[in-house]
Amino acid sequence: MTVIAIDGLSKRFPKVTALDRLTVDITPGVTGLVGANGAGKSTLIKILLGLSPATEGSARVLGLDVATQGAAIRERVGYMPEHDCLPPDVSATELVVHLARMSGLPPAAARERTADTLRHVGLYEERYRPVGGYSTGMKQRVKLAQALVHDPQLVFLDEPTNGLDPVGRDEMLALIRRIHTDFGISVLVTSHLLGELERTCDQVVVIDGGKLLRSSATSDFTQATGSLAVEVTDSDTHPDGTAALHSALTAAGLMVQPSGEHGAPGSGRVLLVGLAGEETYDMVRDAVATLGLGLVRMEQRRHRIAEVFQTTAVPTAGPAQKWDSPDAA
Ligand SMILES: Nc1ncnc2c1ncn2[C@@H]1O[C@H](COP(=O)(O)OP(=O)(O)OP(=O)(O)O)[C@@H](O)[C@H]1O
Repeated sequence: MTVIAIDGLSKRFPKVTALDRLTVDITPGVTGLVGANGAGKSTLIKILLGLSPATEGSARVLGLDVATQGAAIRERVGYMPEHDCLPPDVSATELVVHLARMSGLPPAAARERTADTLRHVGLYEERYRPVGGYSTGMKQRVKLAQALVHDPQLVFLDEPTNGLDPVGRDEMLALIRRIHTDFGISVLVTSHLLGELERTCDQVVVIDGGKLLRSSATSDFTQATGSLAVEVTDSDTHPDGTAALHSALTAAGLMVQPSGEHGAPGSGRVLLVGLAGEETYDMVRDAVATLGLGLVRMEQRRHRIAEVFQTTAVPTAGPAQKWDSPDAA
């Protein structure tokens, strides 16, 4: 089943090609559209809403043609724009009720839906305060509420985590996930931070310079590798338990390397052990027991999405840090 079908879509401005023959299908669930600044994400959303014509190619949203059925698409789709666009002197309630009315809801239903939606995004207490006094995180939530208030089948969220601190970002990502799990609404969410999408999205579409780099299920990006990540405690006999285990496993003929070069917090204490089969687990367990160490964890390691791009070195992706996020390591 396809929620959005994009076929050979291009958008050319006089000086720049924002989208270049993009072809991709998006399935129900939460989909991340990721790309660096200027990759073409906002342009794609505007075309999918029927607000901006494509130069060539076609796209269908919920089976509707973006070129000829824009109004019908906007009835069924919610849109959270990227930039701050809220009038400062109205309250969240006034604004969201107004937009609900503009979407066609009768007055009582608009008020009821507004209260429900503001509660869902965590703004119920502050709903009568003027938006101008809100924090960035609260403003993002108002924008999210107005995208949801008319009970859409699909929402487009353009950079919803922009300007948020790490805690605010995590809360927003959890809210986005719940839009799908609690209400069954499909979500297309854009971000230039690859790392945050692997926790939130079922599918990830990566674009660069308006071209498709990759589209796949998040689980395909984060495939299991052929190594076991092992972490142990120290003991009185072995004040550096990690080093002792490293020596013991190497002596037992296993391939072992510290994972410190990946830069994850605490990764200096994690050993990556080449997985030769089920017996590797037994050998690690026995070595840990013989040394008298505590086993903190032993798990098959998964690639993080950002690593896939660093190691496959897609030529057009530019510098690796472009895809990094503060929490992508
Ligand atoms: N109306 C316009 N006229 C001319 N060029 C435009 C217009 N809109 C977008 N562009 C250009 O098209 C390219 C893609 O822009 P777009 O806003 O879609 O990128 P983006 O991936 O959403 O980036 P950002 O996260 O910075 O918004 C950029 O080079 C931008 O300058």
